[in-house]
Amino acid sequence: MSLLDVENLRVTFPVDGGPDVRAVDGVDIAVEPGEIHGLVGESGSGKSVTARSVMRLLDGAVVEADRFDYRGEDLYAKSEAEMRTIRGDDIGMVFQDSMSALNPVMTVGEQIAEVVRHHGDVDESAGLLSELRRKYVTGTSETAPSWRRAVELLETVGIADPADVATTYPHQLSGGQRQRVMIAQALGGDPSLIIADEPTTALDVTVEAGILDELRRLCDEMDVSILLITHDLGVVAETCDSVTVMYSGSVMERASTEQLFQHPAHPYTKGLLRSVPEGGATDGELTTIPGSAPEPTERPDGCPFRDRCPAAFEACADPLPEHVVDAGHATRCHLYTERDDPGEVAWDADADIDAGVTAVTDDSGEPSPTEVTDG
Ligand SMILES: Nc1ncnc2c1ncn2[C@@H]1O[C@H](COP(=O)(O)OP(=O)(O)OP(=O)(O)O)[C@@H](O)[C@H]1O
Ligand code: NI
Repeated sequence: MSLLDVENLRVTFPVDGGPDVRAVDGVDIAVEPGEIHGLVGESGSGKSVTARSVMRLLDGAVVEADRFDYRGEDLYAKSEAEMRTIRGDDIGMVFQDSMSALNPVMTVGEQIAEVVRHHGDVDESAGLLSELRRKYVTGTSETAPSWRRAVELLETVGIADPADVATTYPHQLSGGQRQRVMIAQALGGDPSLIIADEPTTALDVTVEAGILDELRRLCDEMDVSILLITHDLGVVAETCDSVTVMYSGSVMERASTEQLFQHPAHPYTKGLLRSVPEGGATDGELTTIPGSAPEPTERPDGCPFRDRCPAAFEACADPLPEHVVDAGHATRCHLYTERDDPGEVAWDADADIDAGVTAVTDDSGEPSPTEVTDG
Protein backbone atom coordinates (compact mmCIF):
# COMPACT_ATOMS: atom_id res chain seq x y z
CA MET A 1 0.00 0.00 0.00
CA SER A 2 1.28 3.45 -0.86
CA LEU A 3 1.89 5.75 2.09
CA LEU A 4 0.29 8.61 0.20
CA ASP A 5 -2.09 7.85 -2.65
CA VAL A 6 -3.84 10.69 -4.42
CA GLU A 7 -5.89 10.34 -7.58
CA ASN A 8 -7.30 13.02 -9.83
CA LEU A 9 -6.61 15.93 -7.48
CA ARG A 10 -8.18 19.23 -8.53
CA VAL A 11 -7.58 22.45 -6.61
CA THR A 12 -9.50 25.58 -7.50
CA PHE A 13 -9.14 29.06 -6.03
CA PRO A 14 -12.35 31.09 -6.39
CA VAL A 15 -11.55 34.62 -7.56
CA ASP A 16 -13.93 37.54 -6.99
CA GLY A 17 -15.07 39.00 -10.29
CA GLY A 18 -12.70 36.87 -12.36
CA PRO A 19 -12.44 33.33 -13.61
CA ASP A 20 -11.58 30.77 -10.92
CA VAL A 21 -7.97 29.61 -10.83
CA ARG A 22 -7.67 25.86 -11.35
CA ALA A 23 -4.13 25.55 -9.93
CA VAL A 24 -4.08 21.75 -9.97
CA ASP A 25 -6.03 19.99 -12.67
CA GLY A 26 -6.20 16.22 -12.28
CA VAL A 27 -3.01 15.15 -10.52
CA ASP A 28 -2.20 11.59 -9.44
CA ILE A 29 0.61 11.24 -6.94
CA ALA A 30 1.82 8.30 -4.88
CA VAL A 31 4.60 8.11 -2.31
CA GLU A 32 5.75 4.64 -1.28
CA PRO A 33 7.04 3.76 2.19
CA GLY A 34 10.79 4.35 2.53
CA GLU A 35 11.29 6.31 -0.67
CA ILE A 36 12.12 9.84 -1.70
CA HIS A 37 9.63 10.90 -4.33
CA GLY A 38 10.44 13.98 -6.36
CA LEU A 39 7.80 16.43 -7.54
CA VAL A 40 9.41 18.46 -10.28
CA GLY A 41 8.24 21.17 -12.66
CA GLU A 42 8.69 24.79 -13.61
CA SER A 43 7.47 27.67 -11.45
CA GLY A 44 3.67 27.82 -11.25
CA SER A 45 3.13 24.17 -12.20
CA GLY A 46 1.23 23.51 -8.95
CA LYS A 47 3.86 21.71 -6.86
CA SER A 48 3.36 23.74 -3.68
CA VAL A 49 -0.42 23.70 -3.99
CA THR A 50 -0.31 19.90 -4.33
CA ALA A 51 1.91 19.66 -1.23
CA ARG A 52 -0.24 21.99 0.83
CA SER A 53 -3.34 20.03 -0.12
CA VAL A 54 -1.78 17.04 1.69
CA MET A 55 -1.56 19.11 4.87
CA ARG A 56 -5.02 20.51 4.23
CA LEU A 57 -3.52 23.97 4.46
CA LEU A 58 -5.25 25.62 1.51
CA ASP A 59 -7.59 28.21 2.95
CA GLY A 60 -10.32 29.27 0.57
CA ALA A 61 -9.51 26.66 -2.05
CA VAL A 62 -11.89 23.99 -3.30
CA VAL A 63 -10.06 20.66 -3.13
CA GLU A 64 -11.52 17.65 -4.95
CA ALA A 65 -10.05 14.21 -5.57
CA ASP A 66 -11.19 10.71 -6.50
CA ARG A 67 -8.89 9.40 -3.80
CA PHE A 68 -6.85 11.16 -1.10
CA ASP A 69 -5.46 8.43 1.13
CA TYR A 70 -2.70 8.61 3.69
CA ARG A 71 -1.88 5.19 5.20
CA GLY A 72 -5.04 3.94 3.50
CA GLU A 73 -7.32 6.49 5.18
CA ASP A 74 -9.09 9.40 3.54
CA LEU A 75 -7.34 12.56 4.76
CA TYR A 76 -10.29 14.70 3.73
CA ALA A 77 -12.63 12.68 5.96
CA LYS A 78 -10.59 13.62 9.06
CA SER A 79 -11.75 16.21 11.55
CA GLU A 80 -9.71 19.39 12.01
CA ALA A 81 -8.57 18.04 15.41
CA GLU A 82 -7.32 14.83 13.80
CA MET A 83 -5.56 16.87 11.13
CA ARG A 84 -3.75 18.89 13.78
CA THR A 85 -2.32 15.65 15.15
CA ILE A 86 -1.36 14.43 11.69
CA ARG A 87 0.40 17.69 10.85
CA GLY A 88 3.66 17.51 12.72
CA ASP A 89 3.19 14.09 14.27
CA ASP A 90 2.66 12.02 11.16
CA ILE A 91 3.55 14.37 8.35
CA GLY A 92 6.34 16.91 8.83
CA MET A 93 6.94 19.86 6.58
CA VAL A 94 10.14 21.69 5.62
CA PHE A 95 9.96 24.94 3.67
CA GLN A 96 12.40 26.89 1.55
CA ASP A 97 12.21 29.99 3.68
CA SER A 98 13.59 28.93 7.08
CA MET A 99 13.79 32.51 8.34
CA SER A 100 10.02 32.99 8.26
CA ALA A 101 9.16 29.39 9.15
CA LEU A 102 11.08 29.48 12.44
CA ASN A 103 10.11 31.61 15.42
CA PRO A 104 12.68 34.44 15.71
CA VAL A 105 12.31 34.90 19.46
CA MET A 106 12.66 31.28 20.56
CA THR A 107 15.87 29.27 20.71
CA VAL A 108 16.00 26.55 18.09
CA GLY A 109 16.29 23.91 20.83
CA GLU A 110 13.07 25.18 22.39
CA GLN A 111 11.29 25.02 19.03
CA ILE A 112 12.32 21.44 18.46
CA ALA A 113 11.56 20.47 22.08
CA GLU A 114 8.07 21.89 21.66
CA VAL A 115 7.36 19.54 18.74
CA VAL A 116 8.81 16.62 20.72
CA ARG A 117 6.51 17.39 23.68
CA HIS A 118 3.52 17.84 21.40
CA HIS A 119 4.22 14.41 19.95
CA GLY A 120 3.93 13.04 23.48
CA ASP A 121 6.75 10.53 23.48
CA VAL A 122 8.39 12.06 26.50
CA ASP A 123 7.18 11.86 30.04
CA GLU A 124 7.16 15.47 31.16
CA SER A 125 4.64 17.56 33.01
CA ALA A 126 3.09 19.82 30.44
CA GLY A 127 0.68 21.98 32.39
CA LEU A 128 0.13 25.63 31.50
CA LEU A 129 2.40 26.83 34.30
CA SER A 130 5.34 24.72 33.25
CA GLU A 131 4.80 25.80 29.64
CA LEU A 132 4.85 29.45 30.70
CA ARG A 133 7.94 28.88 32.81
CA ARG A 134 9.70 27.22 29.91
CA LYS A 135 8.80 29.89 27.44
CA TYR A 136 9.15 33.09 29.40
CA VAL A 137 11.31 32.41 32.44
CA THR A 138 14.02 29.88 31.96
CA GLY A 139 13.25 28.05 28.75
CA THR A 140 13.12 24.25 28.75
CA SER A 141 15.32 22.87 31.49
CA GLU A 142 18.42 21.38 29.94
CA THR A 143 17.79 18.16 31.79
CA ALA A 144 14.25 17.80 30.43
CA PRO A 145 13.83 14.77 28.14
CA SER A 146 12.38 16.94 25.36
CA TRP A 147 15.44 19.18 25.42
CA ARG A 148 17.80 16.23 25.36
CA ARG A 149 15.82 14.83 22.44
CA ALA A 150 16.09 18.19 20.64
CA VAL A 151 19.88 18.13 21.02
CA GLU A 152 19.93 14.54 19.77
CA LEU A 153 17.89 15.50 16.72
CA LEU A 154 20.23 18.39 15.93
CA GLU A 155 23.06 15.88 16.02
CA THR A 156 21.05 13.50 13.81
CA VAL A 157 20.72 16.15 11.08
CA GLY A 158 24.45 16.77 11.08
CA ILE A 159 24.80 19.89 13.24
CA ALA A 160 28.18 20.18 14.95
CA ASP A 161 28.09 21.19 18.65
CA PRO A 162 24.37 20.47 18.91
CA ALA A 163 24.13 21.34 22.62
CA ASP A 164 25.44 24.85 21.93
CA VAL A 165 23.45 25.36 18.76
CA ALA A 166 20.26 24.40 20.61
CA THR A 167 20.59 27.52 22.75
CA THR A 168 20.92 29.91 19.78
CA TYR A 169 18.23 31.88 17.93
CA PRO A 170 17.48 31.35 14.21
CA HIS A 171 19.18 34.59 13.06
CA GLN A 172 22.44 33.46 14.64
CA LEU A 173 22.65 30.49 12.28
CA SER A 174 23.59 30.14 8.61
CA GLY A 175 20.91 29.32 6.01
CA GLY A 176 22.15 25.73 5.77
CA GLN A 177 22.07 25.28 9.56
CA ARG A 178 18.55 26.69 9.69
CA GLN A 179 17.41 24.23 7.03
CA ARG A 180 18.86 21.44 9.18
CA VAL A 181 17.04 22.84 12.23
CA MET A 182 13.76 22.71 10.29
CA ILE A 183 14.44 19.10 9.33
CA ALA A 184 15.22 18.30 12.99
CA GLN A 185 11.97 19.99 13.98
CA ALA A 186 10.03 17.98 11.39
CA LEU A 187 11.63 14.82 12.79
CA GLY A 188 10.59 15.81 16.33
CA GLY A 189 7.14 14.34 15.77
CA ASP A 190 8.63 11.06 14.51
CA PRO A 191 6.79 11.39 11.18
CA SER A 192 6.28 8.77 8.48
CA LEU A 193 6.34 11.40 5.75
CA ILE A 194 8.24 14.65 5.37
CA ILE A 195 7.14 17.09 2.71
CA ALA A 196 10.08 19.27 1.76
CA ASP A 197 9.13 22.20 -0.49
CA GLU A 198 12.29 23.39 -2.27
CA PRO A 199 14.34 22.92 0.93
CA THR A 200 17.66 23.75 -0.74
CA THR A 201 16.71 26.31 -3.38
CA ALA A 202 18.06 29.30 -1.45
CA LEU A 203 21.36 27.61 -0.60
CA ASP A 204 24.65 27.45 -2.44
CA VAL A 205 25.59 24.21 -4.19
CA THR A 206 27.89 22.70 -1.55
CA VAL A 207 25.50 23.40 1.30
CA GLU A 208 22.67 22.03 -0.86
CA ALA A 209 24.58 18.80 -1.53
CA GLY A 210 25.11 18.31 2.22
CA ILE A 211 21.43 18.72 2.99
CA LEU A 212 20.34 16.41 0.17
CA ASP A 213 22.76 13.78 1.51
CA GLU A 214 21.18 14.24 4.91
CA LEU A 215 17.66 13.69 3.53
CA ARG A 216 18.85 10.60 1.69
CA ARG A 217 20.40 9.24 4.90
CA LEU A 218 17.28 9.98 6.99
CA CYS A 219 15.14 8.16 4.46
CA ASP A 220 17.46 5.15 4.41
CA GLU A 221 18.12 4.94 8.14
CA MET A 222 15.08 6.37 9.87
CA ASP A 223 12.25 4.82 7.90
CA VAL A 224 10.79 8.12 6.81
CA SER A 225 9.46 8.81 3.31
CA ILE A 226 10.05 12.16 1.72
CA LEU A 227 8.08 14.10 -0.88
CA LEU A 228 10.75 16.40 -2.27
CA ILE A 229 9.57 19.38 -4.29
CA THR A 230 12.09 20.92 -6.63
CA HIS A 231 12.40 22.66 -9.97
CA ASP A 232 15.82 21.10 -10.42
CA LEU A 233 16.15 17.73 -12.18
CA GLY A 234 19.75 17.57 -10.96
CA VAL A 235 18.37 17.36 -7.42
CA VAL A 236 16.03 14.58 -8.51
CA ALA A 237 18.90 12.65 -10.12
CA GLU A 238 21.00 12.87 -6.97
CA THR A 239 18.33 12.26 -4.37
CA CYS A 240 15.06 10.69 -5.51
CA ASP A 241 13.92 7.10 -6.04
CA SER A 242 10.96 8.06 -8.19
CA VAL A 243 9.52 11.21 -9.65
CA THR A 244 6.39 12.95 -10.85
CA VAL A 245 6.82 15.62 -13.53
CA MET A 246 4.21 18.39 -13.41
CA TYR A 247 3.38 21.05 -15.94
CA SER A 248 0.73 23.76 -15.55
CA GLY A 249 -1.39 21.83 -13.07
CA SER A 250 -1.12 18.42 -14.75
CA VAL A 251 1.13 15.39 -14.43
CA MET A 252 3.12 14.82 -17.62
CA GLU A 253 5.07 11.76 -16.56
CA ARG A 254 5.62 9.44 -13.58
CA ALA A 255 8.50 7.00 -13.32
CA SER A 256 11.37 5.70 -11.27
CA THR A 257 14.28 8.12 -11.42
CA GLU A 258 16.21 5.62 -13.49
CA GLN A 259 13.38 5.15 -16.00
CA LEU A 260 12.86 8.89 -16.29
CA PHE A 261 16.49 9.64 -17.03
CA GLN A 262 17.08 6.64 -19.29
CA HIS A 263 13.78 6.55 -21.18
CA PRO A 264 11.99 9.86 -20.87
CA ALA A 265 8.69 9.62 -22.72
CA HIS A 266 7.05 13.04 -22.67
CA PRO A 267 8.40 15.85 -24.88
CA TYR A 268 8.27 18.12 -21.82
CA THR A 269 10.44 15.74 -19.80
CA LYS A 270 12.84 15.47 -22.72
CA GLY A 271 13.04 19.24 -22.87
CA LEU A 272 13.70 19.49 -19.13
CA LEU A 273 16.38 16.84 -19.28
CA ARG A 274 18.32 18.84 -21.80
CA SER A 275 18.80 21.47 -19.12
CA VAL A 276 20.64 19.00 -16.88
CA PRO A 277 24.35 18.93 -17.71
CA GLU A 278 26.39 15.71 -17.59
CA GLY A 279 26.91 14.67 -14.00
CA GLY A 280 23.52 15.85 -12.85
CA ALA A 281 24.24 19.16 -11.10
CA THR A 282 22.44 22.23 -12.34
CA ASP A 283 22.87 25.81 -11.32
CA GLY A 284 19.21 26.66 -11.08
CA GLU A 285 16.22 27.19 -13.33
CA LEU A 286 15.07 24.93 -16.10
CA THR A 287 15.29 27.35 -18.98
CA THR A 288 16.08 25.49 -22.16
CA ILE A 289 12.48 25.13 -23.30
CA PRO A 290 11.52 28.28 -25.22
CA GLY A 291 8.43 30.16 -24.06
CA SER A 292 6.77 30.00 -20.68
CA ALA A 293 3.99 28.04 -19.04
CA PRO A 294 0.45 29.43 -19.41
CA GLU A 295 -1.36 31.00 -16.48
CA PRO A 296 -4.01 28.61 -15.10
CA THR A 297 -6.74 30.84 -16.54
CA GLU A 298 -5.15 30.81 -20.00
CA ARG A 299 -4.41 27.14 -20.32
CA PRO A 300 -5.35 25.71 -23.74
CA ASP A 301 -7.80 22.79 -23.93
CA GLY A 302 -6.21 19.36 -23.91
CA CYS A 303 -2.50 19.17 -23.25
CA PRO A 304 -1.36 22.33 -21.42
CA PHE A 305 2.11 21.97 -23.00
CA ARG A 306 0.92 21.90 -26.60
CA ASP A 307 1.71 25.55 -27.39
CA ARG A 308 5.35 24.94 -26.52
CA CYS A 309 5.60 21.34 -27.67
CA PRO A 310 7.77 20.66 -30.70
CA ALA A 311 5.79 17.50 -31.47
CA ALA A 312 2.26 18.90 -31.05
CA PHE A 313 -0.46 17.95 -33.54
CA GLU A 314 -4.23 18.37 -33.70
CA ALA A 315 -5.10 15.54 -31.26
CA CYS A 316 -3.29 17.48 -28.49
CA ALA A 317 -6.41 19.65 -28.10
CA ASP A 318 -8.24 16.55 -26.78
CA PRO A 319 -8.23 15.60 -23.08
CA LEU A 320 -4.93 14.13 -21.91
CA PRO A 321 -4.74 10.34 -22.25
CA GLU A 322 -2.63 8.14 -19.98
CA HIS A 323 -0.10 5.82 -21.58
CA VAL A 324 1.72 3.12 -19.63
CA VAL A 325 5.30 3.02 -20.88
CA ASP A 326 6.50 0.27 -18.59
CA ALA A 327 5.80 -1.05 -15.08
CA GLY A 328 5.88 2.01 -12.82
CA HIS A 329 6.28 4.38 -15.75
CA ALA A 330 3.40 6.34 -17.27
CA THR A 331 3.05 9.44 -19.39
CA ARG A 332 0.17 11.62 -20.48
CA CYS A 333 0.77 12.40 -24.12
CA HIS A 334 -1.21 12.00 -27.34
CA LEU A 335 1.84 10.90 -29.28
CA TYR A 336 1.46 7.45 -27.78
CA THR A 337 -2.24 6.90 -28.36
CA GLU A 338 -3.63 4.73 -31.13
CA ARG A 339 -5.07 6.89 -33.82
CA ASP A 340 -8.62 6.47 -35.14
CA ASP A 341 -7.77 6.97 -38.78
CA PRO A 342 -6.41 3.63 -40.05
CA GLY A 343 -4.51 5.47 -42.76
CA GLU A 344 -2.29 7.02 -40.12
CA VAL A 345 -1.05 4.09 -38.09
CA ALA A 346 2.61 4.21 -38.97
CA TRP A 347 3.74 6.22 -36.03
CA ASP A 348 7.23 6.53 -34.67
CA ALA A 349 6.60 8.63 -31.60
CA ASP A 350 10.18 8.52 -30.36
CA ALA A 351 11.59 9.75 -33.62
CA ASP A 352 9.02 12.55 -33.79
CA ILE A 353 9.68 13.69 -30.24
CA ASP A 354 13.42 13.47 -30.61
CA ALA A 355 13.28 15.38 -33.89
CA GLY A 356 11.03 17.98 -32.31
CA VAL A 357 13.12 18.44 -29.21
CA THR A 358 16.24 18.76 -31.32
CA ALA A 359 14.48 21.37 -33.43
CA VAL A 360 13.59 23.35 -30.33
CA THR A 361 17.10 23.49 -28.99
CA ASP A 362 18.64 24.02 -32.42
CA ASP A 363 20.91 27.05 -32.68
CA SER A 364 18.78 28.32 -35.55
CA GLY A 365 16.57 30.22 -33.13
CA GLU A 366 12.81 29.79 -33.41
CA PRO A 367 11.31 26.40 -32.64
CA SER A 368 10.28 24.57 -35.76
CA PRO A 369 7.29 22.33 -35.06
CA THR A 370 7.64 18.91 -36.56
CA GLU A 371 5.10 17.97 -39.22
CA VAL A 372 3.51 14.91 -37.77
CA THR A 373 -0.11 15.14 -38.84
CA ASP A 374 0.13 13.85 -42.39
CA GLY A 375 1.28 10.36 -41.43
N1 LIG B 1 -4.10 31.40 -2.98
C1 LIG B 1 -4.08 31.37 -4.31
N2 LIG B 1 -5.02 32.03 -5.04
C2 LIG B 1 -5.02 32.01 -6.40
N3 LIG B 1 -4.10 31.34 -7.13
C3 LIG B 1 -3.13 30.67 -6.48
C4 LIG B 1 -3.07 30.65 -5.04
N4 LIG B 1 -2.00 29.89 -4.67
C5 LIG B 1 -1.43 29.46 -5.82
N5 LIG B 1 -2.10 29.94 -6.90
C6 LIG B 1 -1.76 29.67 -8.32
O1 LIG B 1 -1.62 28.28 -8.50
C7 LIG B 1 -0.62 28.00 -9.45
C8 LIG B 1 0.33 26.98 -8.88
O2 LIG B 1 1.08 27.56 -7.83
P1 LIG B 1 2.18 26.78 -7.00
O3 LIG B 1 2.66 27.68 -5.94
O4 LIG B 1 1.65 25.46 -6.57
O5 LIG B 1 3.32 26.53 -8.08
P2 LIG B 1 4.76 25.85 -7.86
O6 LIG B 1 4.87 24.74 -8.84
O7 LIG B 1 4.95 25.51 -6.43
O8 LIG B 1 5.74 27.02 -8.32
P3 LIG B 1 7.14 27.54 -7.68
O9 LIG B 1 8.20 26.66 -8.27
O10 LIG B 1 7.24 28.95 -8.16
O11 LIG B 1 7.04 27.43 -6.19
C9 LIG B 1 0.02 29.32 -9.81
O12 LIG B 1 -0.51 29.76 -11.04
C10 LIG B 1 -0.41 30.24 -8.70
O13 LIG B 1 -0.52 31.55 -9.15
NI1 NI C 1 6.22 26.15 -4.98
